[in-house]
Amino acid sequence: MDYNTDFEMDFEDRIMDTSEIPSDTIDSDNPLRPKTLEDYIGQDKAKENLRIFIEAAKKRGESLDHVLLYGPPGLGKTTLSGIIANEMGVNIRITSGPAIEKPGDLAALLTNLNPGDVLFIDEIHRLSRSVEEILYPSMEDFAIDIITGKGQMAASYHLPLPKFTLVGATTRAGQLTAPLRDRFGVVLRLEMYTPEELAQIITRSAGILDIKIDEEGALELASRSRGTPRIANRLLKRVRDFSEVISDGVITLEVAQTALDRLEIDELGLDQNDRRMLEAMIKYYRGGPVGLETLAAAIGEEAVTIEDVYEPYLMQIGFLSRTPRGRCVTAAAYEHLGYKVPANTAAAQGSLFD
Ligand SMILES: Nc1ncnc2c1ncn2[C@@H]1O[C@H](COP(=O)(O)OP(=O)(O)OP(=O)(O)O)[C@@H](O)[C@H]1O
Ligand SMILES: [Mg+2]
Repeated sequence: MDYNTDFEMDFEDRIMDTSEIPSDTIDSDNPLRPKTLEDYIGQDKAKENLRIFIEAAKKRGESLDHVLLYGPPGLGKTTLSGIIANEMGVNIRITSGPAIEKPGDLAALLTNLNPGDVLFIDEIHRLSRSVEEILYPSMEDFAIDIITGKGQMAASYHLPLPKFTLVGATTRAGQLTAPLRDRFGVVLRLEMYTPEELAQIITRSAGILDIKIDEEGALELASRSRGTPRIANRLLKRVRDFSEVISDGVITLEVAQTALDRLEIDELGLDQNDRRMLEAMIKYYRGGPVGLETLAAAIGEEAVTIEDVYEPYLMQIGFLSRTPRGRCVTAAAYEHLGYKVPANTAAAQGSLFD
């Protein structure tokens, strides 16, 4: 199963959603995905390391070591896996943890690879145990042992595999089993992007999509995109609609501000969902600490969505902290939402140390 991204979206979709729309190709229909390291903006540390590993592997005529990419959704893990394959000059096969149901599914994928190919497994933390068990030897020894039949009819086959590169992506490296994590030679963490980097991404995307945007407009969109390219590209397309209707089609600072205000995305990129969560914590739990499951039930959201989608950015901007006893809203978040910080709360205590 392959993925396409945000190129098409419905109006019903949550605009700040970071999830992808599954489809059949990685990017034949997403012109916004950069194809080379050169065009991949930001993530300098990961990029420079990768550049060296790729060059070294190519010089030796070997396949690239297995790579694990981790970080919050929408930061460019899928994009980077495509770039790795492209830079190595090999093919990429794309699948995901939940899509590989049985060991046989993985065996079929592996035996169909050509030497050097990249196998990209998205959401690799969701592989089943039985599948993981045949993944270990294939990563390490490039061979798998398969047992067919039962009892006296049982037979075991030793299948050599081509030397391939596994690229695994996950939003939660902590959930990988240790033996799996240890088999990746290269582990790269993707960071949230700065507004300046996102502005570059937006300007690049605008060029590709033939959207007119000036520097200030791009920076305004960037600073409301939660450090996430997928959101930046999405906001760009939405705001284009406004620019064509309410002005002459150029996204300026003013157009960007008007459009984003109408979309109820505030100056920091928070939307109704973020505000609803923070307000629930403030109103019902005195700003915390509140446990993840309790919070999830209170706002009717999945705990994993809170952890993967809401929290990374709220923690990044210092609005939320995690303590052993639960999540706490910080004084900065109280102020941003227009609440007074009550005395004797976690937020008030935290603010002493700000
Ligand atoms: N460094 C970058 N430079 C330019 N554009 C980028 C960059 N990273 C991501 N993008 C854009 O953002 C979109 C989302 O990226 P991508 O699908 O690779 O995210 P992801 O990290 O795989 O997310 P997920 O974890 O949800 O799978 C892509 O369509 C691409 O256009
Ligand atoms: Mg992806």
